[in-house]
Amino acid sequence: MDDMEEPGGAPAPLLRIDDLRVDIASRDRTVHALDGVSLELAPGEALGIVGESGCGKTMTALSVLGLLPPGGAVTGGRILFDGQDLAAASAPTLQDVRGNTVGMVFQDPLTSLNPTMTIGAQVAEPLLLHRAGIGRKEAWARAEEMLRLVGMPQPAERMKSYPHQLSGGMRQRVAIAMALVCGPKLLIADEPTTALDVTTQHQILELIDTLRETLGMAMILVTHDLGVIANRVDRVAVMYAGKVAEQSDVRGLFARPRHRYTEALFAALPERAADRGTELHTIPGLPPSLTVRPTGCRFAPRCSFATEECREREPELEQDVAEAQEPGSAPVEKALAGTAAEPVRTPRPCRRPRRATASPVSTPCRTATRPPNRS
Ligand SMILES: Nc1ncnc2c1ncn2[C@@H]1O[C@H](COP(=O)(O)OP(=O)(O)OP(=O)(O)O)[C@@H](O)[C@H]1O
Repeated sequence: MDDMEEPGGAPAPLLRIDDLRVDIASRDRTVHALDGVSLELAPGEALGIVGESGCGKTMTALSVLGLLPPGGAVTGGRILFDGQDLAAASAPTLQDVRGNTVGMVFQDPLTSLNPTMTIGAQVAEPLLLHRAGIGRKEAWARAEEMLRLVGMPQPAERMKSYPHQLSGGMRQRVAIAMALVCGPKLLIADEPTTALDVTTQHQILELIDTLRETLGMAMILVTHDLGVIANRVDRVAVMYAGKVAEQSDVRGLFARPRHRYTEALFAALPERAADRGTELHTIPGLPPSLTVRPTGCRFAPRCSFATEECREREPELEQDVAEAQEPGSAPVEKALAGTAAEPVRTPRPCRRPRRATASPVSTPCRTATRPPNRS
């Protein structure tokens, strides 16, 4: 069987990250920024990566792009994208992928745009770099067309502007145009709206949604805000302390989070507090330092439902999220409005696989359902 083929001959996903480990070493310490991250993305699919600051969302995105910070290195695992392992790829291969088959949009467009180049030259640049034989005139025309597609008013005039002459929202539109001008198979958007005001945030997210559908590309949307991914992605990976705590389709996640960390993130959503007229819940404490690898569930020290079992080993979560998707139900809207995914008050940790002898009162996270022991 071909290495890139799934068992049974099914086509491989567009992106498959297997047990990815990334360390960032400085003079006096090593941060285990990613400690066994596994994710999958089908062609055209949208995956949200959520979690608090410092949990490894950006490092996951940067690993795919081969753009780790100084001292950063992949120490294990694979990043299979479109048939090649980017974790082991050469610098020229990665350069050929970036901006070509993988587009990226970052938080602050000012850092991704060159202040000394016109907008037109910057949007045309990826074409000149990645499309052999394309002339300047054609690249310029396609750049202008791309600016029109991202909703830039008067694109022909704007081609001659410099980044400082545009508003933050317009600069982000330019960054999106640059990311998409080569027609990538995957767009990685890392907190693309964090630096923008609320109205512009909404417009940019809508724009990304529309373009994703029009162009049929896959997307990884990195955000710390569960509210941002609701209704925008197909699946969600919740990251905590360099690991994926829980992965689910978006409806299942909102209707029935399995990990206590996910529940805590929901409880901390401002929309929920506002709807219920209650105070905003916050998660006590801070994520752990990633210089040591703790045993057990990494969230256990901050989880009021944690048991001894949680402290000893990672919870194995139940897989039956599909049951949450009854026809006609609107779990995403309900969760945001605070009528689903309520924090459970009984001392139940995560949703784990149910064992024949398990007591419903003493389960921490929602762990996977195991077949009853018939012996
Ligand atoms: N340049 C760096 N040097 C050393 N450690 C870093 C560097 N950048 C990130 N880290 C560490 O890597 C870990 C993962 O960081 P990462 O930026 O991926 O988190 P994040 O979830 O994207 O957070 P944020 O939402 O704040 O961007 C953190 O412990 C962080 O301190």
